[in-house]
Parts: sequence; C-alpha cells; structure tokens
Amino acid sequence: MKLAVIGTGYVGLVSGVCFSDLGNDVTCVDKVNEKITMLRQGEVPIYEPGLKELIKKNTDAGRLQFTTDLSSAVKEAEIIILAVGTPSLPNGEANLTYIMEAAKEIALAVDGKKIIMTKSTVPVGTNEKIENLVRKHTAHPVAIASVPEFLREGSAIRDTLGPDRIVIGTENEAAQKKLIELHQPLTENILLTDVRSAEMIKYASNAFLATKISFINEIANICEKVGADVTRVAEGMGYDKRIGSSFLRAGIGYGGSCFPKDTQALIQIAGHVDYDFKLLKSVVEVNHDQRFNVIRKLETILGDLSGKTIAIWGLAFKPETDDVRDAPAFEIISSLLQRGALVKAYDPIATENFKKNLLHLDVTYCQTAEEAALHADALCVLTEWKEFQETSLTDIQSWLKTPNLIDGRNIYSEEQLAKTEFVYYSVGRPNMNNGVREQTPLLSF
Ligand SMILES: NC(=O)c1ccc[n+]([C@@H]2O[C@H](COP(=O)([O-])OP(=O)(O)OC[C@H]3O[C@@H](n4cnc5c(N)ncnc54)[C@H](O)[C@@H]3O)[C@@H](O)[C@H]2O)c1
Ligand SMILES: O=c1ccn([C@@H]2O[C@H](COP(=O)(O)OP(=O)(O)O[C@H]3O[C@H](CO)[C@@H](O)[C@H](O)[C@H]3O)[C@@H](O)[C@H]2O)c(=O)[nH]1
Repeated sequence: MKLAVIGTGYVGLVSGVCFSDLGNDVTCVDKVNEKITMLRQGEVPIYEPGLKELIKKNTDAGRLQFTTDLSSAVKEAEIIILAVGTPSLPNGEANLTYIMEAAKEIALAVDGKKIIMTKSTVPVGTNEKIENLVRKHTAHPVAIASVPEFLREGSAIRDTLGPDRIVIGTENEAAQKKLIELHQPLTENILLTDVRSAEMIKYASNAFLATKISFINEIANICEKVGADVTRVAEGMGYDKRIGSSFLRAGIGYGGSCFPKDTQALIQIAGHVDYDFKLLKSVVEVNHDQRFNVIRKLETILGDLSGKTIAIWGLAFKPETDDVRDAPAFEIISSLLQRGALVKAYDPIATENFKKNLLHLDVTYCQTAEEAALHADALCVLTEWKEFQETSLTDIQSWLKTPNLIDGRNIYSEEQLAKTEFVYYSVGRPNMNNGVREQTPLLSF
C-alpha cells in the first residue's frame, strides 16, 4: 500500500519505518526542514535503539522516503497517517492547532479517494472535527479513522511490530476493510469500534497505567513507614492475574511526553461534560508530590542542603531514550538549586536535550558518571540506566565525599549494599546504613 505519514516525531517516524519494513511504500513528511535533511542523510533526530538501522534498510530498499512536500506525498498515498503533536495547553487541554493545520493541508492536497488515519492522541470528538474541516475544503471522498498508537519510547519498534492490540475506530466500512488489511501482518487482535470509543481507549489506557504507578507509589510511601518492602509487595500482587505485574515499579513518579499530558487532557475532557474525574486528579497530585521525596530524603540525611554538592545520575524520564519531556529531573534539580545546593548531573544520552530546557539554571553537566559523583555529598539516581546498575557500589563509595545514596528507582539490592558503608534510601524499601537494614520501631495501633 502507499502511505503518507504526517509528522516525524516518535510516532510518525517509527510507524512509517515499521510499515515500510512490512513492504508498504511510505513517505514520511515533516514541516521542519532540518529533520528531513537529517533523515535523508541517514541520521535520526531521536534516540531509539535499532531505528537507524531499520531506516537504512528500508530507504536502501526504496520503500521509504522523507520529504517536506506534504501535498505530493498526500496525492500519491491511499492512506494518510496523521502523527503530529498534541501538546498540553496551559490549562491541561490538548492543543489541537497542529492537527487541524495538518488536516487542512491534507484536505487542500487530496485529489481522489483517501483515508485519513489519526494516530495522534486526540480528545474524544476530534476526529469528527477533522472530518468536518476536511469536508469544507474538498469534495473528494475522504474517510476518517481513529487508530491510536500505544508504543513506548525505548521499545517503540518492538511495540509497533508486535502490538498487544490494534484499535480501529471508523464508521466507514471500506476504510475499515483497508485498515484491517494494513494492520493484519502485525496482530490478529484487532478491535473494531466507533471513532469516539477509539479516541477514549487511548486516554483510558494511559490514565489506567498512570493510576497503577501512583497507586504503587502510595503503597511504597506507606511501606517506608511500616517497614515493608514495596518490591516484594508488588511481586506478590502481580502474581494475581487480575492485577498483573507490569507498571507496579515504585519510583519518583511517571514523566514523559504522554502520561502527564494525557492524564491532564482526560481531566479536561471529563470537565467539559461536567464530570469531575476525582480519581485521576489524585493520581496526578500523587505523581507530582512523589518526586519531592528525593529532596525530603536528602534533607533527612544532610539537613540544610545549602552549599552541599549533589550528584544526579539520570535526566531522561526513562532509560533507552533521550527524551526529557516532563522528566521528574527538572523539578528535582530546580528544587535542589533553590535550596542552594550545587548540582552535578550526568546522563548517558539525554544531557543535550536537558540542557536546552534548563539553560538558565546553574548545573554542572558531566561527561561520565564518575565525574558527577566525585567528591559529592550525596548521589541521587533518577533514571534506571543499565550503566548505573552495572557500576560497582565500592567504586561509587570511593568517588563520593560521604557515602549517601538516594536510589529513586530501586536499582540496588540489599545484598549489594551489605558490603558497603552507604546511608541508602530507596523507594518503599527499608533504609540501609553501613550494610545493615535500619529497623522500624514496633507499630503502635
Ligand atoms: N511519543 C510517544 O511515545 C507517543 C506514543 C503514542 C502516542 N503519541 C501521540 O502521538 C502524537 C505525536 O507524538 P510525538 O511524540 O511523535 O510528537 P512530536 O511532537 O515529537 O512530533 C510531531 C512532529 O510533527 C511535525 N508536524 C507538525 N505539524 C506538521 C505539519 N502540518 N506537517 C508536517 N509535519 C508536522 C512536527 O514538526 C514534529 O516533528 C501525539 O499526539 C502523542 O500524544 C506519542
Ligand atoms: O512501573 C512503572 C512503569 C513506568 N513508570 C514511569 O512511567 C513513565 C512512562 O513510562 P512508559 O509507559 O514505559 O513510557 P512511555 O514511552 O511514556 O509510554 C507510555 O505513553 C505512550 C504515549 O501515549 C503510550 O503509547 C504507551 O503505551 C505508554 O506506556 C516513565 O517515567 C517511567 O519511569 C514507573 O514509574 N513505574
């Protein structure tokens, strides 16, 4: 099939490349010239394991092109995939400017029968708005479908080529048939539904996953007070098939380009129809507060943080990505600086992206993990990069001025700590001091 993909962010680029890998003829479009120039030269604007190689394979095979010329790409395609951004407005609502602009450009370019398949995450009712807008600008038969994307950054290719399910929301039977044909090589688990339900499935899925994370983070906070271990609690819960073991890793809260924005957007969607989504509001509040536990723990160990040197390992919102959108590291570092601490930070690949967003703040960015930790009063691990897990605790202890370690992602085990002198605070697990578990007093009730 001939496809045009509008937008070469994570979703557009990865879906375009994967669809071409399945034998389709794909043209990826972006309005940013530099991105297209990079892609044509074989460079990838995002860090995603395996993507560069897959782009090369498919461009070499002549199935994958990159252009800024939306009009020509649309004219040649049977299916147009809308994958532009839908960032948050200041009030939390999704900003639909890019979607609507792209839809209008597509409508002005169509010269025959087309399907517009929206992969961007859009509020319920948006695809109908897209349809109305398209109808205003063209008389050609254009079918609209909502086919939300569920890929995760860092494992985007695997998620796209082996999805748990594909959701196709359209009222147009011919378009439905064509989209089933397009997606069938990926999975047999294809849910056919109406447009509004498809749009809602995406928000409900992200909101539910965010809820699981905030839930386990609150359980972790209670575990710290009662002397239980949240990793064992999550393991015990996860064996129950009704609960499942995924998304029960306690930490410093979720970040990234999706959960923070989509939870806020769903609260707004509900608000527009006079529904107060109390549960999701609490999920967001719990998530925001969770990151500051790192500061509270540092203050418990060091007291006043003014003049103290704090090493930060990890700036990306999760490992295997250089994406720093809504990364908890921003607020943690800002808060440390406000308290007068000196911050030395290291991330294997996200430093440049982070710097661009925190230009005005006085952070020392380091080239290695060791350089960041050297002579610091404490080390905070904010992203669970493999590199950090593989660094010996003995080495870390020798680098630090004082062996204080806040593990925001629970990457070190009690066995590893047993042979060290760390004062070690993690999330929802007993503190360690000089290789020994700190005892929680008998509970009074
Ligand atoms: N990032 C993810 O992991 C992920 C996963 C699932 C769903 N989503 C959703 O998918 C959508 C895209 O997300 P993203 O992270 O890939 O976005 P992004 O903002 O990183 O990239 C969007 C791209 O679209 C381009 N663009 C905007 N308007 C255009 C136009 N008129 N013509 C051509 N190009 C245009 C921009 O230049 C940009 O390169 C969002 O709605 C997001 O919520 C994202
Ligand atoms: O048990 C867990 C799992 C995740 N996280 C955090 O949650 C955030 C999001 O992680 P993840 O879901 O792996 O990454 P994303 O790439 O943001 O993917 C989410 O957002 C995408 C955009 O909508 C969806 O397509 C995906 O299905 C959905 O998982 C990160 O900060 C993680 O550190 C936790 O704290 N604990």
